[in-house]
Amino acid sequence: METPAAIRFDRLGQVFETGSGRVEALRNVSFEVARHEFLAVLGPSGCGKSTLLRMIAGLLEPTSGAVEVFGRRVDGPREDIGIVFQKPTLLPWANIEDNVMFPVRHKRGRVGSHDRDRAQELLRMVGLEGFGKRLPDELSGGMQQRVGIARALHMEPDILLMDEPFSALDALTREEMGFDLLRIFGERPKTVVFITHSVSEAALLADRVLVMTGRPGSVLTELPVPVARPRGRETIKDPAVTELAAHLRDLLLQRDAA
Ligand SMILES: Nc1ncnc2c1ncn2[C@@H]1O[C@H](COP(=O)(O)OP(=O)(O)OP(=O)(O)O)[C@@H](O)[C@H]1O
Repeated sequence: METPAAIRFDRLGQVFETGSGRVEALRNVSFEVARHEFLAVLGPSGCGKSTLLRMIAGLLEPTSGAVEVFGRRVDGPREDIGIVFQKPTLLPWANIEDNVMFPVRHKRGRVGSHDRDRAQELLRMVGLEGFGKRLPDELSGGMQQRVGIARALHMEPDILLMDEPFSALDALTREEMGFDLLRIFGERPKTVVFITHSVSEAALLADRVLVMTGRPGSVLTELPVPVARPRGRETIKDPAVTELAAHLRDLLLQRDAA
């Protein structure tokens, strides 16, 4: 039997009824994400990218069509999916280690030594070894975002959804975080859906880039990133990456002009 895709959108649509009228956010969106594929999603502001993520996570029901995760229709929030938002919203009174373990504690009511060991291992992996007993306020924005990534990975999700995770960071930190992600997913492959407004970030990180039209959002095109892994710092200068980034920029600018 054929292995099901990690994520499948089938003629998905989303319409919001609001006090000021009807907003059609997404129309007829169909695409698949393979297991352990890194998909970047680009598109104009308001084209429904975050809405797509909420539907994968089961936080929002489609008004038409369906979303499937590993061959099963999504009909509610799922624990095998981790989410990283633009801001990590850490608990200010809990130390970093407890923040990382929070979802597990919330689910089971307690944490064990295995959970603590895994939290420490993940903190090492995201470059925060030795910071476990600090409070969030003592960490920079980039470090806090790393905690958010460790927290999302602590539940060992099969799928990680990342909604503009680096957009609140300065340009250099943002670039460093990109290289960190390449290393992290090199160590621990995951199925990732990564929303970004940065064409170069998409071209550096993803296996494939999905470009969406303006609202109502639908698939404009999808482009593979023709660069082998492992990737690293030098990849950012790879002509295949810079050419793809330029092409993506043109596509988005043409859409804006239209
Ligand atoms: N709960 C809601 N109720 C009403 N309208 C909504 C709701 N959620 C999203 N929308 C509308 O749906 C459209 C898509 O929103 P969404 O946040 O998914 O876009 P986006 O592509 O992620 O935007 P951005 O790039 O600016 O973050 C927008 O017009 C937004 O105002």
